Amino acid sequence: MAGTPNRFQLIQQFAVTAAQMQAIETRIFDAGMPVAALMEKVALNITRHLLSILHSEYTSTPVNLIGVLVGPGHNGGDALVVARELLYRGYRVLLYSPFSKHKPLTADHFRYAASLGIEIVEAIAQLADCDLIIDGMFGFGLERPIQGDLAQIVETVNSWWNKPVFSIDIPSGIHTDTGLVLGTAIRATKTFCLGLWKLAFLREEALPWLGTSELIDFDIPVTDIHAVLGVSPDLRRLTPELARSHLPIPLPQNTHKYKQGHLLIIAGSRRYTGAALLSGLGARASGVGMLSIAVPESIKPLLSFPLPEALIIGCPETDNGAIASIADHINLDSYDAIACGPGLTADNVSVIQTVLNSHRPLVLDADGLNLLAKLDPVTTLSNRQAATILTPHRREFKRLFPQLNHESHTSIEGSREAARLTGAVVILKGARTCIATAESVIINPESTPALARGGSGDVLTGLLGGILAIQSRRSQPPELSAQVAVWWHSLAGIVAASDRTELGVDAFTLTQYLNLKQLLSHFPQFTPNGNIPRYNN
Ligand SMILES: NC(=O)C1=CN([C@@H]2O[C@H](COP(=O)(O)OP(=O)(O)OC[C@H]3O[C@@H](n4cnc5c(N)ncnc54)[C@H](O)[C@@H]3O)[C@@H](O)[C@H]2O)[C@H](O)CC1
Ligand SMILES: [K+]
Repeated sequence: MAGTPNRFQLIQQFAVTAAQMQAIETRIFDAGMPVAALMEKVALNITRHLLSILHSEYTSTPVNLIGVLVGPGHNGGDALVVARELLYRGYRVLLYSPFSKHKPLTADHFRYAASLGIEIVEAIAQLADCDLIIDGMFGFGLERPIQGDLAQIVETVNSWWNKPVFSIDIPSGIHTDTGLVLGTAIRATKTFCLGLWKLAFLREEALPWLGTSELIDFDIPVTDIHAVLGVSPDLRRLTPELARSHLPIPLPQNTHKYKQGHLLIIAGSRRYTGAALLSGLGARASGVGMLSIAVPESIKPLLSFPLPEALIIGCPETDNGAIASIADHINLDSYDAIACGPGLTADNVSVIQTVLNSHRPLVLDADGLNLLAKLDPVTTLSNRQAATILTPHRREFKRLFPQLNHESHTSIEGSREAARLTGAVVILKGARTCIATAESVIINPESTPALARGGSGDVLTGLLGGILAIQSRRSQPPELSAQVAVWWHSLAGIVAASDRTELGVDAFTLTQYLNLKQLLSHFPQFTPNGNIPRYNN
């Protein structure tokens, strides 16, 4: 069926620690695959990928002289095989290894490279004229901070700011699991991650060192992956196939607007009218059947024109133009989902208490979260009888859960702990957004700094609320709606940034890129013949 993941798409959902990668590779070796054979296979795949990049992306700045950094372990071994293959294809190659001892297999490759006449230099400075550097110093075997002479070498390579550096498996110096810099690290232009994505690639702290990353498959049997990670790992990467599988299309032929979900957005204030409009536009894009928006009475007229299909409800307001109370005639339990918070202003806790007392799936964002933080989030949410989705960015997250560890590289663990404590779905937004439940975390590996602008969160809240309203009619778990919305929203940002640069994606423009048909057209696996597939439903 269109959209069913092939092997390469399937393995994209996994992310491993160094120990898990080691365990998977041990299974492969124990089953009989010689280490040398695997290294050869991996390095030949790297070479093929590298050559295709040189031929496609480095035509205007030709690469003829390639410097290869060789470490003491098998990362170095990979690099030596790549060096040999580049020599065979006519490149001039220089080898540099600051180590006198190497693992046996790496030492063999080093000896063979020398026997082929590949030049071995004695100092990193001798690579200064290279057109490209390949970083094979450390892979997932990095055990301790890089210091002393080794650190000097890394700093020298990083000082060649206009020279491309391609790292094998992971930039040397980056911790495979935490993504943190151990001492110092290579700032890679591109990283070829080997076999399975390492956890570091899901840590936003590592992004400045990873460069653009590509996964180099080397046919790890899925049975070995499942044997180490489990058949349903509790940490996965959000893939297009996963997100597509949760999209509520095609619709049933005999549906009607009431079956397509009714969302109530509670948002806006005289000070922040735009937030209510942006979340309304996000909800519109979701395909939700009915949309109601509760706003302070005085700003009601501002929303009716741009959102003619929405029912705009005026609420009593405070002197400074915030919602004083939910209008009496609003029955919160008559909606399929509620989204509360954008532009609300955090003056009036009673509004959030009324909303929390409802029995409907609820998205809390922005000032909805800041108001929740004034209550006891853990107790309040644990007692709530319906699904709750929180959408904090890091600062709101810290305000909500001061008891958790908030040092960098803890988003994955922190979001899962918050979900466990509250029973809510926690979307911890950032360059790598985490979608956590008490049982698992899905991380969105794709995003764009173009989304780091006021209002883009309001759009997500509306989009998410709409999907939640549609899917709650289908009894779909709320975390799946969260996955769809996060993927849809970030993809729209990525496409908008590619059309308009990263500076050109204001929140209103973002809403114009939420067209699902256009977004899905970027994935041939979903629309092989350009038509939306029709399934029996
Ligand atoms: N497992 C395999 O056969 C394959 C691995 N692949 C590649 O190999 C690396 C992992 O190899 P490994 O030898 O385990 O680790 P490294 O190459 O990263 O080298 C670590 C090596 O260096 C020593 N060391 C660690 N930290 C430091 C430090 N700060 N200063 C000095 N020395 C340090 C440590 O003792 C080790 O000896 C993997 O990333 C792949 O690139 C193949 O791709 C597949 C087969
Ligand atoms: K490396």
